[in-house]
Parts: sequence; structure tokens; C-alpha cells
Amino acid sequence: MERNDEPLFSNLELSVLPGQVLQIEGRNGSGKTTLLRILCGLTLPTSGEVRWNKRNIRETHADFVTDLCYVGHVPGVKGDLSPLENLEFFQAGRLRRTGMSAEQALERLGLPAECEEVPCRRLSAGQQRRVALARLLLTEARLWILDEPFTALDPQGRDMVERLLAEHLAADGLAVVTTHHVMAFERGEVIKLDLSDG
Ligand SMILES: Nc1ncnc2c1ncn2[C@@H]1O[C@H](COP(=O)(O)OP(=O)(O)OP(=O)(O)O)[C@@H](O)[C@H]1O
Repeated sequence: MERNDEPLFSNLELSVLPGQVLQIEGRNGSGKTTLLRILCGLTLPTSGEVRWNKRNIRETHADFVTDLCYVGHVPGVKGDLSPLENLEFFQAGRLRRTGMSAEQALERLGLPAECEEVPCRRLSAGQQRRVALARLLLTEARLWILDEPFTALDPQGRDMVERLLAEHLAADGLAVVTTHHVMAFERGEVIKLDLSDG
């Protein structure tokens, strides 16, 4: 992959299986976010392809999108909408919904109830991250792609994200996560990729 005519990374070939999390590490600017965006189909690689269930995601886009939940580095919550409205907006998109309500998801993510109806721009960075991550509980998506999900969270928040990941992997979900946080799961395997060396 190239950015601004400079090579970022090359010769990457890897697979992620149910119950596995691919942990991507690397120095700032090494291409972690770029790789996640390629895996989501948001950025085109200079060469190569991404396959989901053995098929190029460009050919199976509609199916792939319902199997994917991406939470980016910038949490992507709409500042003028409340946490509940943000999640309702998300639920209106293309997804297979779980039985969980937006209120239940926010409660599980530890967002104080009094924050549920205020515009997100008035929430702290960690609270906004919790709103963004609450989406994971509203979709049956098997593939979670998470860019720095532990950023801005306090220790309890980080433990909670680890528990969510543990449950997802134990249920045969897959995840790709950029983080330098140490992750270990009883019923899930962590595969590491370091982009620092190109
Ligand atoms: N939209 C873009 N257009 C052109 N170049 C970009 C774009 N996005 C990122 N880059 C460049 O690609 C390189 C990799 O950026 P990327 O955000 O993927 O790195 P990263 O490993 O996620 O960094 P960080 O750890 O700082 O978040 C950087 O040099 C960056 O300037």
C-alpha cells in the first residue's frame, strides 16, 4: 500500500478465523488506520484484495457490510444527537439487529443514565467512545474492526471492552483491533501484526 507515493506496507497476507482477534501494532504513521480502512472497504489498496468468506468484499459488499461493525479512531458519533439518537440512527442502517435496546447497550457500556439524552458534543471523550462502542451490542455482525478502542477509556472502561471482545470471540466472532493494549482471552486467540517494519 502507498500513501503520497511512499510505500506504507507490502506483502501482507493473513487470515483471521472465528474466535481470533488480529491485533495490529506499529509506530505512529505506520499505516494501522489505513489497513483497517482497507479491510472495511473504505480505502482501496494499491494492489491486492480483501476477502470475506473467500469472496472479494467488492463483489459481496452488501453481505459484507451486514457482517461488519467498524468503530473508527474518531468515534464517529454525531455531536448534535444524543447517545440514544446516535444509536437509533445506527439501528436504522443496514444491520442484523440483536435483541438489545439502545438503552440496554448504553447501560452495559457504563454510560451514566443522565447522559443518554444530552447532545454528544457535551460528553467527555471517554463517554463518546462508550457511545460508539455500544453499537457492537446492537448488531449481530461477526466481524468487529476497532481502531484504538481503548483510547480515552478509564481502567473500568478498558476492562469492559476486553469483556465485550472476550464474549465476541467465545461466540465465534472475529475482530481486528489496532491497539498497544495487552489483550489475552481464555476462549480466543490473539494474532499480532506489527506494521513498524513495513
Ligand atoms: N487520506 C489520506 N491521504 C493521504 N495520506 C494519508 C491519508 N490518511 C493517512 N495518510 C498517511 O498515511 C500514513 C499512515 O497513516 P495511518 O493513519 O494509517 O497511520 P497509523 O499507523 O494509524 O498512525 P497513528 O498511530 O498515528 O494513528 C501517514 O503518513 C499519513 O500521513
